[in-house]
Amino acid sequence: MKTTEFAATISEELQNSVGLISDEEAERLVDGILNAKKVFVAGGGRSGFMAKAFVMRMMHLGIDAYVIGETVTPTFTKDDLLIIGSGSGETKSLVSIAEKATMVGGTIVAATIYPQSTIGSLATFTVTLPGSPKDQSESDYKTIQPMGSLFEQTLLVFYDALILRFMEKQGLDSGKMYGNHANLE
Ligand SMILES: O=C([C@H](O)CO)[C@H](O)[C@H](O)COP(=O)(O)O
Repeated sequence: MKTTEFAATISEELQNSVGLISDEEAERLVDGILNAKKVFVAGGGRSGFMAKAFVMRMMHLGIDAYVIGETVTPTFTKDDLLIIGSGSGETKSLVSIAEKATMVGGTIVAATIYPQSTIGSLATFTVTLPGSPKDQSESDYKTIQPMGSLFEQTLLVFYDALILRFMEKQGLDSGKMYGNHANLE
């Protein structure tokens, strides 16, 4: 198959998975972001790259948002929201973070393929994102892509869609957001 045909198939897979996300779950998360004092996003490996992209856009929106694990990330409190993106819902470091956040008492949201996973069970609520986990032997979900690639793409598109919904609700546009873009780069 040509590279462009692979790209077209990836795009079809992504369209199918995005079409299965619940609007109610997504809207609950948008409201959670609106009501939180600070927003923290966590993810391992490639899911963590998507977290960074999402937090950057939230910063452009003027939201007090942080990536878990960075040197400038402050204290998580009961008034804050933690979003954990994890396909498997079982990544050990993220389970520990979810357990600690549960003890603190803030709101925890798991964006995961498996709401019944350990991280999903610790969360205040979950958003289910269809896909195959990195260990594909544990799933029947069909994808031509290796490991959790489809989940990670779905996660990024979902995060970008949350940004658009937030912009719509707050009457923000790209021009206003660009004023917050880094100028020392
Ligand atoms: O980096 C990853 C890997 O390449 C899978 O495609 C994962 O994003 C990382 O291992 C985190 O896994 P999950 O918590 O299951 O998303």
